[in-house]
Amino acid sequence: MALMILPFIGALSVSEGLIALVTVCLVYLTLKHFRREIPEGLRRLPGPTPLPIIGNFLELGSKPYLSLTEMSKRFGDVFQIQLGMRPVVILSGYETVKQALTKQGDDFAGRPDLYSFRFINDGKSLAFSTDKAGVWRARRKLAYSALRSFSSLEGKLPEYSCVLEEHICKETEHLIKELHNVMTAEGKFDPFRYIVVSVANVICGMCFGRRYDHHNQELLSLVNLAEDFVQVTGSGNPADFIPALQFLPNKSMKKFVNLNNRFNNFVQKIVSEHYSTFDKDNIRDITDSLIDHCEDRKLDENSNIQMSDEKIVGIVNDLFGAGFDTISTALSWAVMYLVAYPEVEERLYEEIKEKVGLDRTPVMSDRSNLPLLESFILELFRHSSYLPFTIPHCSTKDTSLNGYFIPKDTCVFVNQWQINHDPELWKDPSMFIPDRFLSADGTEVNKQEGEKVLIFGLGRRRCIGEVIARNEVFLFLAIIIQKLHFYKLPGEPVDMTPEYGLTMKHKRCYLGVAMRAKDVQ
Ligand code: HEM
Repeated sequence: MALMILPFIGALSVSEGLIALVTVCLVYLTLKHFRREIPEGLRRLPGPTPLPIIGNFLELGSKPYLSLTEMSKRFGDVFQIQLGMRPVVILSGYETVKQALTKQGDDFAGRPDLYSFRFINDGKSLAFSTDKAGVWRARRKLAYSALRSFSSLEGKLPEYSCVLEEHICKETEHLIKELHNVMTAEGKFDPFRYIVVSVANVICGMCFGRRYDHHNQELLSLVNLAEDFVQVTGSGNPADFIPALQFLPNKSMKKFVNLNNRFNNFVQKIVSEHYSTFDKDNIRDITDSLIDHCEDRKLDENSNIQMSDEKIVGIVNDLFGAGFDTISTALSWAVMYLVAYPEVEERLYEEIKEKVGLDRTPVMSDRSNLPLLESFILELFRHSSYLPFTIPHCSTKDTSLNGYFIPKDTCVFVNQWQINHDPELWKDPSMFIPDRFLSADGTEVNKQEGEKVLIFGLGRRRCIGEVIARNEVFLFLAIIIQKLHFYKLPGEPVDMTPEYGLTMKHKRCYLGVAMRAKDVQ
């Protein structure tokens, strides 16, 4: 972290540096002097002592979810760190997080005004903006109902139960062909490179009614930008907390602004095409349905919430963005775990062979019949915890938690990684054991255990794509495990170390894949 901050300081002249330093120290001391009184009966939040200017940044290190988990052992489930000028409350422990996000959900449902968030979807993001509660709720409701109705819509072909199933089955077919071609040509493949296009096509189908070829350069360059996006949006980005850094040359922020512009332009172009071909009697996809809402102003008959068309149609930007990176990262991790644990891969294949057979492709309704696969997915979410923190929250009023006072507008990080690795909740938390979620006779998933895995957040801000995501991860995996066998290549390291960000990726690598016997003609 020091290395990230020092180059910015080095860019100043000596006198500018001194003035900046004295100003920041004065502001720091003034803030310290006027820090809020604690209401009677409540306690001041514990936490590590901050340094002037940078606060506790150095202690976060390159893996904040680990350092904050360590700190929670010293300070408890609710403690405070100082990031630059800003106090940040860290929540750990399943019961504490549940209390804050569900039982006191309204108190913690806000988003902080972070510098980087202002560039996402032009500052109009549903997930990242500081929309007032009424506007955020109305947009969330609209997004949720559009997503639900377009995923459960009847498919064009009778063999599919819904449009989501149809998109996934078709995309896995394309994916399998692509993997076969690349293996024949190169003898290896990069899992993320291919999975991300397939997953992007599923959400593109629902949002925009179109799909892209695996070699479409426009889509490829866009989805590959996701890595730069998640690095800046990971909790603890220095430019969000040390205002001086916003005015100094900052390569990663420049890249971030640029990628958001490209992403917005990509979506805007498609939205404009939708406006010009819009037909009220033929609502083709989510974009059309949002345009229709604007036309009718039928957002919510009982409310007077006024919103620009941009804010309504802009929802599609959030759905597309959230819908491809999160799921492709899950599937890419899944393939890594299959390769790292070949005996689990074989058991999963045997389960599918026995319960579904090899003569038909798995479908969504097979989900309840494949408990080992369901447990594998839960363990993959738990063990990788690839969304180590939720998106940062913010207190919407003065409140308290576990007896500690938390003032209004305090930024809050929720450490999902800590909960998923808490030895109080999990036996051998660092081991990858899918069977931990199976009933004693192995025929059912233990639902109570499954609910302890935290990856979609909880309460008011809980992910609105959760149902779709769980179905999509299940069906993609069931189909590819039935048809493909993944393996490590000699001399190609399989490095499972996560790279920190909003969603944590594994290092890009090459693997081998072969068709299962029945599909080899
Ligand atoms: C495995 C896949 C996914 C995971 C792990 C995931 C996880 C999350 C998490 C942790 C949050 C933040 C919760 C919080 O701040 O407390 C979130 C929010 C959100 N997710 Fe997902 N998500 C996934 C898939 C999706 C999909 C497929 C969509 C939509 C197509 C989606 C749309 C959203 C939206 C719009 C929000 C913002 C909600 C709000 O701020 O009110 N997500 N998700």
